[in-house]
Amino acid sequence: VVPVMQPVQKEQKDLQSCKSIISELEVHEDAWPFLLPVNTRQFPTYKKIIKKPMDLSAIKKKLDDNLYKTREEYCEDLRLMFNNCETFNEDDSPVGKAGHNLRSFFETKWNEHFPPT
Ligand SMILES: Cn1cc(C(=O)NCCCNC(=O)c2ccc(F)cc2)ccc1=O
Repeated sequence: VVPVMQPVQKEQKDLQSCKSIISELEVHEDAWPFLLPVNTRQFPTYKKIIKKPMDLSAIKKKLDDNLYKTREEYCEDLRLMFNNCETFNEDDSPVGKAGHNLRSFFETKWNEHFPPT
């Protein structure tokens, strides 16, 4: 009989997976545009165009501060980060290409840890 996981264990397993995934993203060669918040002095129009900035350091901090109630909230922030990138950057720009590559890597990892039923 397949044991039913208690909700507490399920949350803990999800948290471990989310931590593991972001650790792999942070060392990916295409992570460089996403490691820190976009520098709004270097890119003065960014705050006007992107209403909700998001980056890997912010997601990592939210994870460590236990601010994600579910793995879906965590996934939403990662997809927000990649969507912001597509909004602000040309697809064939260095940052745009890195964003597409890292998004593809993320979605593959997500499906490995949480196979769609
Ligand atoms: C997501 N996004 C990023 C940029 C962007 O230009 N981002 C920083 C590039 C320069 N920063 C680095 O190269 C770097 C940063 C940290 C690090 F640990 C190693 C290298 C521009 C538009 C945009 O939408």
